[in-house]
Amino acid sequence: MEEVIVVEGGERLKGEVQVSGAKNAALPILAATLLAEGSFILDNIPQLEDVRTMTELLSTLGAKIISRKSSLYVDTCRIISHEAPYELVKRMRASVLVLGPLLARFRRAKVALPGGCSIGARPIDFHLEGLRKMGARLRVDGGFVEAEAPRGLRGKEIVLGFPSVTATENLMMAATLAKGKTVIHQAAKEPEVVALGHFLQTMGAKIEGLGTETIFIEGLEGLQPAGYRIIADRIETGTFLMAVAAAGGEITIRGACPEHLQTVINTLMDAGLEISWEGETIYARQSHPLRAVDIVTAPYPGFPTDLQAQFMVCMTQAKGISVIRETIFENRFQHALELKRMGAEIKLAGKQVAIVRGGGKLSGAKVRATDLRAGASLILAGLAATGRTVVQEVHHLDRGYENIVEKLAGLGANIQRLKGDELLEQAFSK
Ligand SMILES: CC(=O)N[C@H]1[C@@H](OP(=O)(O)OP(=O)(O)OC[C@H]2O[C@@H](n3ccc(=O)[nH]c3=O)[C@H](O)[C@@H]2O)O[C@H](CO)[C@@H](O)[C@@H]1O
Ligand SMILES: C=C(OP(=O)(O)O)C(=O)O
Repeated sequence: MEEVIVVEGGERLKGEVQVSGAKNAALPILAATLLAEGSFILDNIPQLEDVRTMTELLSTLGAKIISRKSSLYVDTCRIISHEAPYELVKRMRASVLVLGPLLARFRRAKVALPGGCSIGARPIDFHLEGLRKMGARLRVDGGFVEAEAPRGLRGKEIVLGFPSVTATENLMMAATLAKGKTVIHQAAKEPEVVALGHFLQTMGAKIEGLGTETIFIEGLEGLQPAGYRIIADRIETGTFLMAVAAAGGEITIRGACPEHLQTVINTLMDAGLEISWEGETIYARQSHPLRAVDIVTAPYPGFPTDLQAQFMVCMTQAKGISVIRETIFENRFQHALELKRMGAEIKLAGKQVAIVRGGGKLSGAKVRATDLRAGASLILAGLAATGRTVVQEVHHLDRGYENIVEKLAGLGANIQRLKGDELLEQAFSK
């Protein structure tokens, strides 16, 4: 039976919440364990569906994995397969991150092509062009990309057409075991790319330029297993900041990395959220009405596309008109249509611009999560709305938010997860 998240709006948030490890750092780092033979211990791993899919994929390839609370022990001594099956890739696009490591270490890989997804077409041409440039022979057949490099990969100069996060990660991993030097121009600068680079460095990789647009990698004969603690999830942190901005109240966020959120924090402060931070703790208070602020999503350090939907909800609560421009994905406004069903005044001007007239009241409704962050935005809208919001298709949220219902309930939100039939029972018992 379908599960739903039910939010009774109108509660201000109050209390403390702990941020989990970053999904988008954990996934490439798990893939990178394929680059060396031996045992790895990874800490602060978030318990998410995407992490389970990646560990299932590594197990399919032959890795042994033991999970203990937020730590994962990964043993890559007996990798027996080099194929990422469609069943796993279709569940999670980031499965494509095993392509670079498998090809670099085993000189061959067969990975199902991810295809499009609800937020955009999302091709992987930069990944493939880069690997081809490094000497891989690639063939697309039957929905799979089959890659081989019988004499190993060779270091090259690669210019990405866009600072793609996972293309930078795939190529950086591949380059650590290539012969000679690789230079990645127009590389992604996201903190999760830097975290992967740091993990590779602890494995012995020679990498310079992390966090800049040019990354230099000197290939080595081999790497060693290592331990690593996953960085805080900046998107989860930003989601809590936006929850308090939308619903009002005062919260303390622990275990965060405020340095990774400077653009988001500045934008929210411009909108009137009071924010301060010290070490890994962020304090946020919403006591006055929000002001409308315009945003343009952009690669790091710009405003992250993964927080655009949540920010749109804040702007429905702000005084004035906000223009939201999405530049990363061509179809990432599906939440706007659901928010309109809750009474939000949003006009879409083409596929990449949304104009939000704030200040009106949202009213609870039955809505549908179309992707992970759209799902988060609907929960936030439910917190700010009057009455009951029922969010459907919550499996999207399970991909990337650890215990979001429990965490928001801990902040005083009236929120619960129910099976569809429990909801029906409740409705009739009223
Ligand atoms: C697992 C992970 O880390 N996911 C993140 C990663 O996704 P992901 O790495 O898939 O996103 P990219 O940075 O690659 O995508 C950015 C843009 O480049 C385009 N593109 C990308 C690769 C390519 O070969 N060809 C191409 O045209 C995409 O279609 C998109 O329009 O970065 C996105 C942008 O910050 C985030 O929203 C995702 O949460
Ligand atoms: C788009 C996202 O993830 P993915 O790249 O895994 O689809 C996201 O985390 O918002």
